[in-house]
Amino acid sequence: MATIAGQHVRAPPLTSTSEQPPLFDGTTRLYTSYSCPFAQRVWITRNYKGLQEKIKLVPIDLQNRPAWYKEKVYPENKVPSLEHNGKVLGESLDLIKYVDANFEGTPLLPNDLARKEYGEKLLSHVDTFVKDLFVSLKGDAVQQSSPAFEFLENSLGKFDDGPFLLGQFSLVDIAYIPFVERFHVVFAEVFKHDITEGRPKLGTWIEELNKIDAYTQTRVNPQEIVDLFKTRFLPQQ
Ligand SMILES: N[C@@H](CCC(=O)N[C@@H](CS)C(=O)NCC(=O)O)C(=O)O
Repeated sequence: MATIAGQHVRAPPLTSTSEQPPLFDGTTRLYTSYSCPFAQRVWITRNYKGLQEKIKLVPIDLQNRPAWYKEKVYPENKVPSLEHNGKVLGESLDLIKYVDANFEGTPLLPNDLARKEYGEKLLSHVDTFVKDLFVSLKGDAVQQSSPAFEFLENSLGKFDDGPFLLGQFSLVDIAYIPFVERFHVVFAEVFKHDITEGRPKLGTWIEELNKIDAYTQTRVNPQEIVDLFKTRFLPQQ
């Protein structure tokens, strides 16, 4: 995609009136939404592995979805989905592993057993982590979200040869960051609370992730995050 002053121009999302791109013509396609944290995981993975030319982004407007998406592409009617080798696959955690295992580029899971096992443990916890954060919004959010962020702070202390969850950058960071990005913004803006306060490792983790283009190119406009949370998850605010 063309670049203007270092900013990647995002293709406009396909809507209910857009034509369906050809299916199974040999092109690998990532059906996505720019604001979806699940889809963002696969987008970061694709970027980090340098697969911009190999995996084409197909952004979908989820508010005005093309009917062909559910009918012809992905009956689950969710994003992300990946069209590859005559199949359409879904589920972001499966997809990031799939892209890592089936495409070229820097491997995003470590080789050594201790890190691998710890990585699996963190990946199997991420759904609970995300759920706990959303549930916290229904009560005293700062207090109720604290155990989840403490969990992350403690996890970041496990390997000290790098600032990431398994030391070096991996799929595990990719699984967590889209959600931490959103809650970091919302807590600062809505609750005037910095989730990194008293959590130095979490602060450094976010800072280091923000040095990785593959991630920063996928970030959502903070105002958009706040607006979305206010209408969808914080109607009382
Ligand atoms: N478990 C799925 C969740 C995907 C998901 O919920 N995507 C949302 C957008 S963020 C979606 O497509 N929602 C549309 C719908 O549910 O109709 C994954 O990890 O990929």
